[in-house]
Amino acid sequence: MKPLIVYYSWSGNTRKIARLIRELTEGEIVELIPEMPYPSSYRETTEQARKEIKAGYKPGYKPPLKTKIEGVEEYDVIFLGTPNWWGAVAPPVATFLSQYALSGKKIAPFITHGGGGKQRVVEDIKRLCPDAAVLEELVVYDVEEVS
Ligand SMILES: Cc1cc2nc3c(=O)[nH]c(=O)nc-3n(C[C@H](O)[C@H](O)[C@H](O)COP(=O)(O)O)c2cc1C
Repeated sequence: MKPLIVYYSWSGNTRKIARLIRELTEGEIVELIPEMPYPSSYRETTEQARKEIKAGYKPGYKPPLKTKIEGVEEYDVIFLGTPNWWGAVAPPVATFLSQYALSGKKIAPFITHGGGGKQRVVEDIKRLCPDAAVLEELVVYDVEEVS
């Protein structure tokens, strides 16, 4: 059974890793697109993300997704990609995790970051899908390792 590859990417690094995983696994790849895209300005995006993350991804702070994924229940393994935002999982990925039934699935996280490493990202993922088995993560530093 081929895996599902689900990711959010604001500036393209996580998308590159997602595409490499697709080449290696021949899985289905889906990019999470929020209904309201984040601003193109880095400063405004960091400000919006800070508020959402600080609020603990509560309703109203968890961006609704334009992306709808059919047949998630058919996959056993989901590669899940997120940038590190403020040490945490990116809010669109938090929306995905709380919107789909992921109980019993294997989640393989891949995380890109700007120097901070994975920080709290894996803990966030585990908290948001407590009934899934979260596998060992892949952590990629954007500047040196994404090319
Ligand atoms: C809103 C925002 C917050 C970020 N916070 C962090 C952080 O706390 N630690 C870190 O190492 N990198 C941080 N970064 C850098 C990104 O994690 C890094 O550039 C990542 O590779 C971007 O992935 P993307 O190109 O798929 O969006 C942040 C970037 C943005 C836009």
